[in-house]
Amino acid sequence: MLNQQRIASRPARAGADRRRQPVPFQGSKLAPSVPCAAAFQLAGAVAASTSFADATNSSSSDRPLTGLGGKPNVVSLLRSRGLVQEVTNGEELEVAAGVGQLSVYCGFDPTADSLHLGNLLGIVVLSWFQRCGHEPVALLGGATGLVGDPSGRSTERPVLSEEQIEHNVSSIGSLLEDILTRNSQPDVPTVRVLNNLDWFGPMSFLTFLREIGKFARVSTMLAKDSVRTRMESEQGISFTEFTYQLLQGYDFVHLCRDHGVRVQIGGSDQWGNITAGTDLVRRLLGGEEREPPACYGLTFPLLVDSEGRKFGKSVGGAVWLSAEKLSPYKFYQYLFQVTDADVIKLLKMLTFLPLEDIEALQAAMGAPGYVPNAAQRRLAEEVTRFVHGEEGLAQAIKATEALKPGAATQLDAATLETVAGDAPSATLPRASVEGIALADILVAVKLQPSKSAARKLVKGGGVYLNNAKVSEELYTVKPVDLIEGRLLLLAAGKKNKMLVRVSD
Ligand SMILES: Nc1ncnc2c1ncn2[C@@H]1O[C@H](COP(=O)(O)OP(=O)(O)OP(=O)(O)O)[C@@H](O)[C@H]1O
Ligand SMILES: N[C@@H](Cc1ccc(O)cc1)C(=O)O
Repeated sequence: MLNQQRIASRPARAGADRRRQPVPFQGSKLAPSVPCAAAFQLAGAVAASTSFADATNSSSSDRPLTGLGGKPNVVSLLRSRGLVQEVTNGEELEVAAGVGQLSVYCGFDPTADSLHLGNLLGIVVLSWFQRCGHEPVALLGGATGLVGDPSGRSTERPVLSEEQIEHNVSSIGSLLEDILTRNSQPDVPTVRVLNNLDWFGPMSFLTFLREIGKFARVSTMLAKDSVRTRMESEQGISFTEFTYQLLQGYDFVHLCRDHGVRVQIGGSDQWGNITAGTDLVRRLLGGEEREPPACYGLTFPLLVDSEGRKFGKSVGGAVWLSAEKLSPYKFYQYLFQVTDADVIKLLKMLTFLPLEDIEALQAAMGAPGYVPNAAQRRLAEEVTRFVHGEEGLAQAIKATEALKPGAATQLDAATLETVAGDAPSATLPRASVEGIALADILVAVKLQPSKSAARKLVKGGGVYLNNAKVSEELYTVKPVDLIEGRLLLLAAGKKNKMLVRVSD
C-alpha cells in the first residue's frame, strides 16, 4: 500500500512535447563532476542583494507592463527575459495576470533525490509569478513519478521503488519549499507544496477509467510527440507511460477544481502534457450548460548543453541544487565558468537582476577595462544566493578564496571540508605529522618526489602551509598548525594543493 502522507497538501511556512526549440547553452567550460583545478584560481566577491523593485524592472521590454498592485505583468516580464516558449492563450493570460491573483503550478517528478540546474528554470518562473503577486504551487509527482513521463525520452524510464520515490519526494519537497520560501517577500502570496499521490493514491483503477479515461480521446493521445516518437522506436511505449499524460492532465483538473489553480508552467518538453491538462479541464469541468474555468499553460525554453541535449540528470553530470549532492562552492564554480557566449542569456533566465543591469554588464564585456569574468561572477553570486541562501553563497566565496593560490584567508575545518572533494586529499597518522619536517610530509603525501626536491622548494618560498608561505627549509609541523586539530592544507607551488587529514 502506498503511503500517501509524505509531503501532503500543506501550506508553506512563510508564506508540446512538440516544437522543441531549446536555448543553446554551451555548458560550463568545466564539467561539474571534474575536480576544478582551474577553479582554485578564481576569486569571489561579496554580492549586493537585489530589491524587489529593482528585480522586476524590465525596462527593455517593448510591451506595456501592467500587472497587479503596481507590480509588472508577469507574462510580458517573462517574455522580455526569454522565458516564454509557448502559451496556450497568451493574450488572454496576459490580461488575466493583470486583473487578479492567479495560482500557478509547476510539477516535479521525484526521479532523483534532488533537482538540478535545468529544473531551476521552473522554480525561477514560479518565483517570478510570486514576485508579481501570484500564488506559486509546487507539485510533487508522488504518483506520476511511479508511472514515468515519456516526454523527451527515447526509452522507457526505469521503474523506481516506492521507497525510493518516497525518499525523493521528501528531499525535493524540502528543497522546493526552502528555495521558494526563502526568496519570497512579505507582501506576496505564500508557496504551497502539494503531492499528487494525495489524490491518485486513493483512486481506484476503475474510477480512473470511468471518470478520467472516458473523457480522453485516444487519437489525441497518440498524436503527442512524446508518444509518437516512442511508437516509432523499436522498443515502443508501455501502456503505463502512454497513460502518463492523463495523470498530469488530471492533476490540472484537480488543482483547478479544488485549489483554484489556473496556470500550469513547465519546460517546452511538457507542452503535450500541459495541453492534455487544459483539454481535460474543458471536458471535465465544462459542459453544455457551464463554461469551463479559464486555464492556461505556459512553457519556457529548455536549457540545453553545447551539443543541444537537454540539460538534466543524464547529460554531462547534473548540476544538483541540493547542497548534499553538490556543494555551494562547486555550484558557484560551475556558474562562474560558463562561457561568455552563454552568460548574458543565463543572467536573463536564471536571475532576477533588472534587464538594464544585465545590458550594462553586456556592454561592459566588450569595452576596455572589463574585469574578466565579471558577468560570470554576478551570475554565480545571484544564482547561488537564490538556491543556497546568503550562507551558502558566503561559504562558496570563502572556499573560492581559500583555494586561490597564495590566499591569505583564515581557514577553518568546515571550509576545508567543503572543498575536500575538489583538492586531492590524504590521511596521515598524527605521529607522521606533528614534529615532522614539512619537507618529509610533502614527500609522504606525494606532493614532492624526494626530500631534496621538497627542501629546495620550501627554501625557494614555493610551499604554503594553510595558505601561509613557509620558507624555513627545516620547518617542522607543530600541533598548533593543525586546523581544529585535524587538518592541514598544503600547497607545493601555486596550484598543487593537498588536504591532509590527521588520524589518531
Ligand atoms: N534543461 C531544462 N531546461 C528547462 N527546463 C527543464 C530542463 N530539464 C527539466 N526541465 C523541466 O523541469 C521539470 C522536471 O523535468 P524532468 O523531471 O523531466 O527533468 P529531468 O531531470 O531533466 O528529467 P530526466 O529524468 O529525463 O533526465 C519539467 O517542467 C521540465 O520541463
Ligand atoms: N511531467 C513532469 C512533472 C509533472 C508531474 C505532474 C504534473 O501535474 C505536472 C508535471 C516532468 O516530468 O517533469
